[in-house]
Amino acid sequence: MNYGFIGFGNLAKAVYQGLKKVNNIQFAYFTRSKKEVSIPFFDCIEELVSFADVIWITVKPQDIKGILEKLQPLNLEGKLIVSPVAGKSIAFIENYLGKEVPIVRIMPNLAMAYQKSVTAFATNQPLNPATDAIFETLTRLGKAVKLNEKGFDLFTSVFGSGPAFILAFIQIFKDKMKEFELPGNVLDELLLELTQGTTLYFAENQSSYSIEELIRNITSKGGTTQAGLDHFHRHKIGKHFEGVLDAAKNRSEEMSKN
Ligand SMILES: NC(=O)C1=CN([C@@H]2O[C@H](COP(=O)(O)OP(=O)(O)OC[C@H]3O[C@@H](n4cnc5c(N)ncnc54)[C@H](OP(=O)(O)O)[C@@H]3O)[C@@H](O)[C@H]2O)C=CC1
Ligand SMILES: O=C(O)[C@@H]1CCC=N1
Repeated sequence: MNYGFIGFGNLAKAVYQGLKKVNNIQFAYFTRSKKEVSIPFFDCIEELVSFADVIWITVKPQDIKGILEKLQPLNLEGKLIVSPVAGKSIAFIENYLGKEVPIVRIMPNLAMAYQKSVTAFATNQPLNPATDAIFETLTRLGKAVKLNEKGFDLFTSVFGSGPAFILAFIQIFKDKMKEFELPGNVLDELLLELTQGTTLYFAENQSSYSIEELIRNITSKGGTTQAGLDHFHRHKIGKHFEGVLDAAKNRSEEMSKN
């Protein structure tokens, strides 16, 4: 199976890193400038298309239209398109390429590189074994869920952009720790242990306890955690944070209109 990337930035690199050890997949890419990676580079889209069984459109949303216009006159028989492009529907892609091309729309995150993405999947050909094979491949890269396209905007905000929002929270902890005057990399290591420890605590207990109960286990009556959580609730920080997720979701909706 040949996977050809159109665009080889953050997302394509994560897919490649997550799948490079799989025996029966060969990779190549097409971009405007050659990248530091040891897979074949094509400087012409026709050659990439002729190489690929699966064409990954891994460019930014503002660049997808130009790519689809280039793909439109090419012979796409026997090819399958995968698009992780935020805010661009299957119908948008079909509009350029025609309905008979199998299209898989996904919304992953960069943890694909470590087989830890949470990825949404939708397709125009659910009965085609080739689209099923892509779903199977996505399950190698973390958790994959079949989702109606209507859900993609919210999913993008929580699981696509989510890692950036969680990191932004960790950055607040890091900034707060500055007064210890520890080197940045030491701080990062400590925060990594904190987040890994928290994730493990969640993972080990989530089948038996709710998140509220897990928080309660850390909270002593009249203690430090309670003081922090009281501030959290009094100032509606959860509600404000929800605004971050809503802003990302709204932006995804807006992008679908262009
Ligand atoms: N980054 C993320 O966490 C996630 C991204 N996505 C989606 O994945 C897509 C890619 O994002 P990301 O990888 O971060 O973006 P990047 O900017 O890192 O990569 C985009 C790539 O597209 C190439 N490119 C741009 N225009 C063209 C063109 N006309 N012809 C050929 N190649 C082109 C660029 O290379 P060059 O300039 O050399 O051509 C570059 O390699 C986006 O649509 C995004 O919505 C989805 C989920 C998560
Ligand atoms: O920021 C973006 O639009 C993309 C989609 C999800 C993560 N990155």
